[in-house]
Amino acid sequence: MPVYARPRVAVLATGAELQPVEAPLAPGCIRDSNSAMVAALIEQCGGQPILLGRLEDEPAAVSAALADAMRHADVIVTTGGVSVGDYDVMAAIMRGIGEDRSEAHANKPLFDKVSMRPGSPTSAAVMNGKLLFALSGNPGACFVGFELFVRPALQRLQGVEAEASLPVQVTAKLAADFDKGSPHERFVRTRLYVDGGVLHADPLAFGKSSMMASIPDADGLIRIPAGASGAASGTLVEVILLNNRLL
Ligand SMILES: Nc1nc2c(c(=O)[nH]1)N[C@H]1C(S)=C(S)[C@@H](COP(=O)(O)OP(=O)(O)OC[C@H]3O[C@@H](n4cnc5c(N)ncnc54)[C@H](O)[C@@H]3O)O[C@H]1N2
Ligand code: MOO
Repeated sequence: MPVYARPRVAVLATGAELQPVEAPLAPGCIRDSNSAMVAALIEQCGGQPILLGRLEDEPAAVSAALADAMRHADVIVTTGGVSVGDYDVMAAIMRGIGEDRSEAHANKPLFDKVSMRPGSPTSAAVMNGKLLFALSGNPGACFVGFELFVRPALQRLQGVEAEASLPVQVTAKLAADFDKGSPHERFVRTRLYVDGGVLHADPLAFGKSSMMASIPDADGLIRIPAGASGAASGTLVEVILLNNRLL
Protein backbone atom coordinates (compact mmCIF):
# COMPACT_ATOMS: atom_id res chain seq x y z
CA MET A 1 0.00 0.00 0.00
CA PRO A 2 1.54 3.39 -0.96
CA VAL A 3 1.97 5.75 1.97
CA TYR A 4 2.98 9.40 2.04
CA ALA A 5 4.64 11.45 4.74
CA ARG A 6 2.38 14.13 6.21
CA PRO A 7 3.51 17.45 4.67
CA ARG A 8 5.22 19.70 7.22
CA VAL A 9 3.80 23.18 6.76
CA ALA A 10 5.44 26.21 8.33
CA VAL A 11 3.08 29.07 9.24
CA LEU A 12 4.44 32.59 9.61
CA ALA A 13 2.31 35.67 10.37
CA THR A 14 3.71 39.08 9.43
CA GLY A 15 2.59 42.42 10.83
CA ALA A 16 3.94 44.73 13.54
CA GLU A 17 0.41 45.06 14.97
CA LEU A 18 0.05 41.35 15.75
CA GLN A 19 -0.15 40.05 19.30
CA PRO A 20 -0.39 36.46 20.55
CA VAL A 21 -4.04 35.43 20.97
CA GLU A 22 -3.73 35.31 24.75
CA ALA A 23 -2.18 38.82 25.06
CA PRO A 24 -4.30 41.69 26.37
CA LEU A 25 -5.23 44.00 23.51
CA ALA A 26 -3.46 47.34 23.24
CA PRO A 27 -4.39 50.32 21.03
CA GLY A 28 -3.48 49.68 17.38
CA CYS A 29 -2.86 45.97 17.96
CA ILE A 30 -4.75 42.92 16.78
CA ARG A 31 -4.65 39.31 17.85
CA ASP A 32 -2.95 36.87 15.50
CA SER A 33 -5.97 34.72 14.78
CA ASN A 34 -4.68 33.62 11.36
CA SER A 35 -1.89 31.41 12.73
CA ALA A 36 -4.33 29.29 14.78
CA MET A 37 -6.86 29.16 11.93
CA VAL A 38 -4.28 28.15 9.33
CA ALA A 39 -2.77 25.55 11.69
CA ALA A 40 -6.23 24.01 12.23
CA LEU A 41 -6.90 23.94 8.47
CA ILE A 42 -3.51 22.30 7.81
CA GLU A 43 -4.29 19.57 10.36
CA GLN A 44 -7.75 19.11 8.89
CA CYS A 45 -6.22 18.25 5.52
CA GLY A 46 -3.57 15.90 6.85
CA GLY A 47 -0.56 18.24 7.19
CA GLN A 48 1.64 18.91 10.19
CA PRO A 49 1.65 22.61 11.10
CA ILE A 50 4.87 24.18 12.36
CA LEU A 51 3.97 27.50 13.97
CA LEU A 52 6.74 30.05 13.51
CA GLY A 53 4.93 32.87 15.28
CA ARG A 54 4.78 36.53 14.29
CA LEU A 55 7.30 38.83 12.68
CA GLU A 56 7.34 42.59 12.27
CA ASP A 57 7.36 44.02 8.74
CA GLU A 58 11.16 43.85 8.46
CA PRO A 59 12.34 42.48 5.09
CA ALA A 60 15.63 41.06 6.40
CA ALA A 61 14.02 39.32 9.39
CA VAL A 62 11.20 37.88 7.27
CA SER A 63 13.64 36.66 4.57
CA ALA A 64 15.80 35.01 7.24
CA ALA A 65 12.76 33.33 8.81
CA LEU A 66 11.67 32.03 5.40
CA ALA A 67 15.15 30.65 4.67
CA ASP A 68 15.11 28.90 8.04
CA ALA A 69 11.57 27.56 7.46
CA MET A 70 12.66 26.08 4.10
CA ARG A 71 15.09 23.83 5.99
CA HIS A 72 12.40 22.28 8.22
CA ALA A 73 9.19 22.41 6.18
CA ASP A 74 7.86 21.09 2.87
CA VAL A 75 5.51 24.05 2.39
CA ILE A 76 5.51 27.57 3.84
CA VAL A 77 2.35 29.61 4.38
CA THR A 78 2.63 33.27 5.33
CA THR A 79 -0.21 35.64 6.16
CA GLY A 80 -0.30 39.42 5.79
CA GLY A 81 1.92 42.02 4.20
CA VAL A 82 1.15 40.96 0.66
CA SER A 83 -0.81 43.94 -0.65
CA VAL A 84 0.43 47.32 -1.91
CA GLY A 85 1.26 49.18 1.33
CA ASP A 86 4.70 50.57 2.22
CA TYR A 87 5.14 47.89 4.90
CA ASP A 88 3.90 44.98 2.79
CA VAL A 89 7.08 42.97 3.13
CA MET A 90 5.79 39.70 1.64
CA ALA A 91 4.70 41.48 -1.56
CA ALA A 92 8.28 42.68 -2.08
CA ILE A 93 9.73 39.24 -1.31
CA MET A 94 7.31 37.52 -3.73
CA ARG A 95 8.08 40.06 -6.48
CA GLY A 96 11.79 39.41 -5.93
CA ILE A 97 11.50 35.68 -6.68
CA GLY A 98 12.72 35.36 -10.25
CA GLU A 99 12.89 32.25 -12.34
CA ASP A 100 16.15 30.49 -11.57
CA ARG A 101 17.03 27.98 -14.27
CA SER A 102 20.37 26.98 -12.79
CA GLU A 103 18.68 24.46 -10.51
CA ALA A 104 15.49 22.76 -11.72
CA HIS A 105 12.51 24.71 -10.28
CA ALA A 106 14.55 25.99 -7.33
CA ASN A 107 12.95 29.43 -7.62
CA LYS A 108 9.90 30.21 -9.66
CA PRO A 109 7.02 32.68 -9.28
CA LEU A 110 3.70 30.80 -9.68
CA PHE A 111 1.12 33.58 -9.47
CA ASP A 112 1.15 37.13 -8.18
CA LYS A 113 -2.34 38.20 -7.07
CA VAL A 114 -5.64 36.68 -8.12
CA SER A 115 -8.68 38.36 -9.62
CA MET A 116 -11.01 37.44 -6.77
CA ARG A 117 -12.45 38.84 -3.55
CA PRO A 118 -11.68 38.26 -0.84
CA GLY A 119 -8.02 37.41 -1.20
CA SER A 120 -6.95 39.36 -4.27
CA PRO A 121 -3.35 39.78 -2.95
CA THR A 122 -2.87 35.96 -2.62
CA SER A 123 0.43 34.96 -4.26
CA ALA A 124 2.48 31.79 -4.62
CA ALA A 125 5.99 30.80 -5.66
CA VAL A 126 8.52 28.03 -5.44
CA MET A 127 11.45 29.21 -3.29
CA ASN A 128 14.50 27.03 -2.77
CA GLY A 129 12.44 24.17 -4.20
CA LYS A 130 9.68 24.61 -1.58
CA LEU A 131 6.10 25.79 -2.18
CA LEU A 132 5.51 29.20 -0.65
CA PHE A 133 1.97 30.62 -0.31
CA ALA A 134 1.62 34.26 0.71
CA LEU A 135 -1.96 34.60 1.96
CA SER A 136 -3.72 37.83 2.73
CA GLY A 137 -3.76 39.17 6.30
CA ASN A 138 -7.50 39.74 6.37
CA PRO A 139 -8.79 36.58 8.08
CA GLY A 140 -11.65 35.98 5.61
CA ALA A 141 -9.28 36.40 2.68
CA CYS A 142 -6.67 34.19 4.36
CA PHE A 143 -9.33 31.47 4.73
CA VAL A 144 -10.41 31.63 1.07
CA GLY A 145 -6.78 31.61 -0.12
CA PHE A 146 -6.14 28.51 1.96
CA GLU A 147 -9.21 26.66 0.68
CA LEU A 148 -8.62 27.48 -3.00
CA PHE A 149 -4.85 27.04 -3.21
CA VAL A 150 -3.19 25.52 -0.12
CA ARG A 151 -5.64 22.68 0.56
CA PRO A 152 -5.40 21.25 -3.00
CA ALA A 153 -1.59 21.49 -2.87
CA LEU A 154 -1.44 19.63 0.47
CA GLN A 155 -3.73 16.95 -0.93
CA ARG A 156 -1.51 16.53 -4.00
CA LEU A 157 1.49 16.13 -1.69
CA GLN A 158 -0.39 13.27 -0.03
CA GLY A 159 -0.96 11.39 -3.28
CA VAL A 160 -4.44 12.65 -4.19
CA GLU A 161 -4.91 12.80 -7.99
CA ALA A 162 -4.94 16.30 -9.54
CA GLU A 163 -8.66 16.40 -10.32
CA ALA A 164 -9.71 14.90 -6.98
CA SER A 165 -7.65 17.49 -5.11
CA LEU A 166 -9.72 20.38 -6.50
CA PRO A 167 -12.63 21.80 -4.48
CA VAL A 168 -15.94 19.94 -4.98
CA GLN A 169 -18.67 22.16 -6.45
CA VAL A 170 -22.44 21.83 -6.28
CA THR A 171 -25.28 23.93 -7.69
CA ALA A 172 -27.68 25.58 -5.25
CA LYS A 173 -30.49 28.13 -5.29
CA LEU A 174 -29.51 31.45 -3.74
CA ALA A 175 -31.77 32.13 -0.74
CA ALA A 176 -31.16 35.90 -0.54
CA ASP A 177 -30.00 38.73 -2.82
CA PHE A 178 -26.25 39.26 -2.81
CA ASP A 179 -24.72 42.59 -3.91
CA LYS A 180 -21.03 43.00 -4.50
CA GLY A 181 -18.95 46.13 -4.66
CA SER A 182 -16.16 45.11 -7.04
CA PRO A 183 -16.16 43.44 -10.45
CA HIS A 184 -13.94 40.57 -9.23
CA GLU A 185 -15.23 37.03 -8.88
CA ARG A 186 -16.51 36.77 -5.31
CA PHE A 187 -16.45 33.89 -2.80
CA VAL A 188 -19.20 34.18 -0.20
CA ARG A 189 -19.42 32.09 2.95
CA THR A 190 -22.74 30.31 3.05
CA ARG A 191 -24.93 27.92 4.93
CA LEU A 192 -26.45 25.12 2.80
CA TYR A 193 -29.82 23.46 3.41
CA VAL A 194 -32.30 21.35 1.49
CA ASP A 195 -35.88 22.56 1.11
CA GLY A 196 -38.44 20.81 -1.09
CA GLY A 197 -35.69 18.56 -2.44
CA VAL A 198 -33.68 21.58 -3.65
CA LEU A 199 -30.31 22.64 -2.25
CA HIS A 200 -30.33 26.27 -1.08
CA ALA A 201 -27.39 28.58 -0.29
CA ASP A 202 -28.04 31.25 2.33
CA PRO A 203 -25.14 33.75 2.62
CA LEU A 204 -23.97 34.12 6.22
CA ALA A 205 -23.88 37.41 8.12
CA PHE A 206 -20.49 38.64 9.37
CA GLY A 207 -18.93 37.56 6.07
CA LYS A 208 -16.66 40.55 5.47
CA SER A 209 -13.02 39.87 4.71
CA SER A 210 -11.97 41.29 8.10
CA MET A 211 -14.41 39.05 10.00
CA MET A 212 -13.89 35.49 11.16
CA ALA A 213 -17.14 34.89 13.06
CA SER A 214 -19.00 33.08 10.28
CA ILE A 215 -16.12 30.82 9.18
CA PRO A 216 -17.00 27.90 11.53
CA ASP A 217 -20.66 28.03 10.38
CA ALA A 218 -19.85 28.00 6.65
CA ASP A 219 -20.79 24.86 4.70
CA GLY A 220 -19.53 26.33 1.44
CA LEU A 221 -18.33 29.29 -0.59
CA ILE A 222 -20.75 30.65 -3.18
CA ARG A 223 -18.95 31.71 -6.39
CA ILE A 224 -20.48 34.92 -7.66
CA PRO A 225 -19.03 35.31 -11.17
CA ALA A 226 -16.89 38.30 -12.16
CA GLY A 227 -18.95 41.25 -13.37
CA ALA A 228 -20.54 44.45 -12.24
CA SER A 229 -23.44 43.06 -10.24
CA GLY A 230 -24.14 40.41 -7.61
CA ALA A 231 -26.85 37.78 -7.84
CA ALA A 232 -30.56 37.84 -7.08
CA SER A 233 -32.41 35.52 -4.71
CA GLY A 234 -33.60 32.44 -6.61
CA THR A 235 -30.62 32.40 -9.01
CA LEU A 236 -28.77 29.11 -9.41
CA VAL A 237 -25.20 29.51 -8.15
CA GLU A 238 -22.11 27.33 -7.96
CA VAL A 239 -20.97 26.54 -4.41
CA ILE A 240 -17.62 25.10 -3.33
CA LEU A 241 -18.13 22.64 -0.47
CA LEU A 242 -15.94 23.27 2.56
CA ASN A 243 -14.22 20.18 3.91
CA ASN A 244 -16.64 18.19 1.74
CA ARG A 245 -19.57 18.86 4.05
CA LEU A 246 -22.76 17.28 2.63
CA LEU A 247 -20.79 14.46 0.99
N1 LIG B 1 -4.20 50.52 -2.32
C1 LIG B 1 -4.79 49.34 -2.08
N2 LIG B 1 -4.79 48.86 -0.82
C2 LIG B 1 -5.37 47.67 -0.56
C3 LIG B 1 -5.97 46.94 -1.59
C4 LIG B 1 -5.93 47.45 -2.91
O1 LIG B 1 -6.42 46.83 -3.89
N3 LIG B 1 -5.33 48.65 -3.12
N4 LIG B 1 -6.58 45.75 -1.31
C5 LIG B 1 -7.06 45.60 0.05
C6 LIG B 1 -7.49 44.22 0.26
S1 LIG B 1 -8.89 43.72 -0.56
C7 LIG B 1 -6.89 43.41 1.12
S2 LIG B 1 -7.48 41.83 1.37
C8 LIG B 1 -5.74 43.85 1.92
C9 LIG B 1 -4.76 42.76 2.14
O2 LIG B 1 -3.60 43.23 2.67
P1 LIG B 1 -2.52 42.23 3.20
O3 LIG B 1 -2.82 40.87 2.69
O4 LIG B 1 -1.20 42.81 2.92
O5 LIG B 1 -2.80 42.15 4.74
P2 LIG B 1 -2.37 43.16 5.91
O6 LIG B 1 -2.43 44.56 5.41
O7 LIG B 1 -1.12 42.67 6.50
O8 LIG B 1 -3.57 42.90 6.90
C10 LIG B 1 -4.91 43.18 6.55
C11 LIG B 1 -5.76 43.18 7.83
O9 LIG B 1 -5.71 41.91 8.44
C12 LIG B 1 -5.18 41.99 9.76
N5 LIG B 1 -4.28 40.86 10.00
C13 LIG B 1 -3.08 40.70 9.44
N6 LIG B 1 -2.50 39.55 9.89
C14 LIG B 1 -3.39 39.01 10.75
C15 LIG B 1 -3.35 37.84 11.56
N7 LIG B 1 -2.29 37.02 11.56
N8 LIG B 1 -4.44 37.55 12.34
C16 LIG B 1 -5.51 38.41 12.34
N9 LIG B 1 -5.59 39.53 11.59
C17 LIG B 1 -4.55 39.84 10.82
C18 LIG B 1 -4.38 43.28 9.77
O10 LIG B 1 -4.19 43.79 11.06
C19 LIG B 1 -5.23 44.17 8.88
O11 LIG B 1 -6.31 44.68 9.60
O12 LIG B 1 -5.12 44.96 1.32
C20 LIG B 1 -6.05 46.02 1.11
N10 LIG B 1 -5.37 47.21 0.72
O1 MOO C 1 -9.33 40.92 -1.30
MO1 MOO C 1 -9.62 41.68 0.20
O2 MOO C 1 -9.54 40.06 0.50
O3 MOO C 1 -11.31 41.95 -0.42
O4 MOO C 1 -10.41 41.59 1.67
